[in-house]
Amino acid sequence: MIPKLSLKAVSKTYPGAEIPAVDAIDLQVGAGETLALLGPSGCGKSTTLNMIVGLERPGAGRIEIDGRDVTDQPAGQRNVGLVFQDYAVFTSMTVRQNLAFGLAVRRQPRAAIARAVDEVAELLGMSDRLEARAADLGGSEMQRIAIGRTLVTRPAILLLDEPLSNLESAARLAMRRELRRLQKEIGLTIVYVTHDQIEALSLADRIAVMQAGRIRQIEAATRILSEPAHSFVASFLGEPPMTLLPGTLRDGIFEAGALRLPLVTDLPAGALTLGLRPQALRITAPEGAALSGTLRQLEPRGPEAVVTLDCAGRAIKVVVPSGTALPEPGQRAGLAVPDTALVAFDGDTNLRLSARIRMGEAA
Ligand SMILES: Nc1ncnc2c1ncn2[C@@H]1O[C@H](COP(=O)(O)OP(=O)(O)OP(=O)(O)O)[C@@H](O)[C@H]1O
Repeated sequence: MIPKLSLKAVSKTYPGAEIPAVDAIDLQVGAGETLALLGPSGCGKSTTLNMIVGLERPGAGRIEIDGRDVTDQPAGQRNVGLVFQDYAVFTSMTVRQNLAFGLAVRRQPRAAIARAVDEVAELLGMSDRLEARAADLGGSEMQRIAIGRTLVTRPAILLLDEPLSNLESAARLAMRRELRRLQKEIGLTIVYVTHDQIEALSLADRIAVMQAGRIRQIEAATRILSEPAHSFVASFLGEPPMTLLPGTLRDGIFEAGALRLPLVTDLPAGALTLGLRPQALRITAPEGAALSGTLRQLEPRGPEAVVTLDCAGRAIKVVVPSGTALPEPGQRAGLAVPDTALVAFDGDTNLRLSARIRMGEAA
């Protein structure tokens, strides 16, 4: 099947920049799918969106919509809608005038415009607000109009660039639900840019994690937390994320600075980054534990707490149910490390290694 949107080895280097903002990315989005581009500030998310909509031209590579090469097509001909976080709503106009704007500038017949506006207003639950002045609306209504203004043009693909980041948290939750409903009702194909993992996990079918202009992993939202393919993904996702220990494996001992861990594994000796999942570790008595340290910090988070242990100079985080009996800060604690808590990444490529790995006995 032809994907709705396809990026093939797309790169972009801004004039004067030494490194590409987007570096040979491959991406496919299916019809009706929501894909989140997730990554830290400056990783190339907005540049990618701007190339899809046609505001930036790729330096190399190819962009296809419904199997057609649009790489050199002007933005106006691509039928791609883009909504930014600053909702660009005309405050001097009414809701109706705002929604009609995109079709009016395209000189559509008035009756067709009125029909499209009514349809979208109904879809957004704003039919009774059409005559209100946009200036009198709250943030989430403004953002709904911004999305509505794009929807009236019936875009083949809707691009959303951090659309909820200007809203306060209750409005953000409501808009998230609203977007989910719109996806289902009109089967929109959406590319959603965010640096917020919760937003990506709750809205997207698949998540593409970007770092330094590269896509490190594309994975189903339901799997990416448990199956990171790259150490960056492991360090960026999860609350708290995995503890990553870059080090060396030699003769069954993993060394990260002063920290030494016995490992049973068929991995070859060499550079290795060991990941420890905070949710899978357990606090135990220090005596006889293969891994132990000093309790440094306890952060309550509702039903859970995050405990930080200093293990030979490395901070290791553990999630415990709140109310768990713990040593006092400054005292020693041991860690039980089940096999499920351990993930190995190649120390050079940062890619996940599939070899079996478990903790050995304390020396
Ligand atoms: N118009 C531009 N001219 C020159 N450099 C740019 C331009 N736009 C972005 N960049 C640079 O390209 C890189 C990627 O930026 P981009 O805005 O795509 O990242 P982002 O992931 O969307 O980040 P943010 O969330 O902060 O917007 C950054 O190093 C940025 O400084």
